[in-house]
Amino acid sequence: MSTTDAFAAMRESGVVAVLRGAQPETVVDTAEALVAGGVTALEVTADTAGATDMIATLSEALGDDALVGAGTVLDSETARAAIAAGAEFVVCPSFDEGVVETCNRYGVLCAPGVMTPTEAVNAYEAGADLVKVFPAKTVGPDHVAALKGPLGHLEIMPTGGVSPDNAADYIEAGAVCVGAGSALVDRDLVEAGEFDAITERAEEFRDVIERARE
Ligand SMILES: O=C(O)C(=O)C[C@H](O)[C@H](O)COP(=O)(O)O
Repeated sequence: MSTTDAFAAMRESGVVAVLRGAQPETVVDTAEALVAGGVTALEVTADTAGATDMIATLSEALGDDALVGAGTVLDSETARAAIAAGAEFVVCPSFDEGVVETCNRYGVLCAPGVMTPTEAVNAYEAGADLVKVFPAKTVGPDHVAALKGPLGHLEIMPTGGVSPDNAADYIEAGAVCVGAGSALVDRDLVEAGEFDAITERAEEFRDVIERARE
């Protein structure tokens, strides 16, 4: 998949689900529950044991129904391993030039984590496709709107503390999509096997984002 198509798929989903601490036994049910609720872009964080295997499993299980990527990628070795397992995008909490370079080498979309205008511009100069403002909760939607003032060309995915209560504010501030972990992929629900509740959370996110885009 081209980076343009991956970007379009993230925008279309509106939410990129962050699967942190996923387990091989439940990861497919979790992902299918998200997809059923309209969230069709999801990342498995690389700090989870067996993350690359789960990326491969999800890519196979979901096929064209979803975009599967890797999150919490801190170095180019991890980026390469995730890409080899089938990751179609790479998300990072921080900005590392080597990660962006590796992603571009293999034609995979990269969203480094940034907070300041300087970091955002440096990430774009290095070849980032969009930037993840992280941790979004410490700066809020105003920060996204302020960055978009002089840097209107930036595509921004705020992540960290995003919930159905504030997702619309980020979209209205100019975010292309949001990243959501705990408010969407609630570990208690996963452990209890309550996948329908995850589908409902996904639908809730999708509804507020669609309305904010109207
Ligand atoms: O490291 C990454 O690549 C991340 O995506 C960082 C966090 O896992 C997200 O910020 C999720 O945060 P919550 O939505 O507040 O649970």
